[in-house]
Amino acid sequence: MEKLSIIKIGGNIIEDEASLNAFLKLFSNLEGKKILVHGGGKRATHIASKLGIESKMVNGRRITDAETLEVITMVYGGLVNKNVVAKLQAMGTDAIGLTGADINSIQSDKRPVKEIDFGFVGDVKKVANNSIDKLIKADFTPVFCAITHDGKGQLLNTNADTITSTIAVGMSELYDTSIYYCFELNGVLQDFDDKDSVIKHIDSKTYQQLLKDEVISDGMIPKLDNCFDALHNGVQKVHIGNTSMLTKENELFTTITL
Ligand SMILES: Nc1ncnc2c1ncn2[C@@H]1O[C@H](COP(=O)(O)OP(=O)(O)OP(=O)(O)O)[C@@H](O)[C@H]1O
Repeated sequence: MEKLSIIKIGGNIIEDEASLNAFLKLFSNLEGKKILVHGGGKRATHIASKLGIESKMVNGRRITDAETLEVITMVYGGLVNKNVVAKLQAMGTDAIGLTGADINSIQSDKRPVKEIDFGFVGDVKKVANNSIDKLIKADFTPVFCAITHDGKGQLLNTNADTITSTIAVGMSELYDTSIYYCFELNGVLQDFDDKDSVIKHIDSKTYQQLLKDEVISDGMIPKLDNCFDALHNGVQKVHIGNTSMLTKENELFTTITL
């Protein structure tokens, strides 16, 4: 099977122009088939506040009312996505920017209201792997933002890590698929105050121990949950680390296996 890399960049990389440019250069030069997924939460919060819209977060997740969805759509699908695509085009990568509505690539269900009403937030239901593959086979590089749709005309805000893992699961039917979650740190850290204390390998058993010992918290818990979901459903390998892990020049990153 041919290899496919699905690479996700976190908000701090997007926020910093120099980091974004450096990353996109690495991404552009990366050999083989690839897909990029980006978030943009910090930028959305910033633009929302300029518009006088307060950002409400619960458990690190954004409450997406109708007004917030408008901001998300403008910022993720417009500003961030199109800037990334334009930069990649300038670097010679034939990128195409997508939401999950484009080519019906990712359909979601609006999250049911339980204790919390998250509003227009989607949980991924279906990834159109064959449609995405048509783009890849035509030598386009898909760049997904964190928006999906319900198939009935409603856009939905969807976690970028989850989009990454579900695209990877869908594409793993067609390719030997690896995920790279890139963020500003070198990997999952044993000691958060020591940025070099990277845990090089995590499996299901060590993950339970890390949870128990409270070594990991916040966004790292759903991120690792996504990693294991992907691995349980056909993805070959998942890596978490700084963008330099893409060239393997920096040995310091975390690899997750079952
Ligand atoms: N042991 C740990 N090692 C590394 N990061 C940890 C650890 N425990 C908690 N974290 C937190 O997890 C965060 C990573 O998850 P988060 O979802 O915020 O990242 P991201 O991919 O940059 O996000 P986004 O897509 O929202 O921009 C880190 O920024 C860090 O604050």
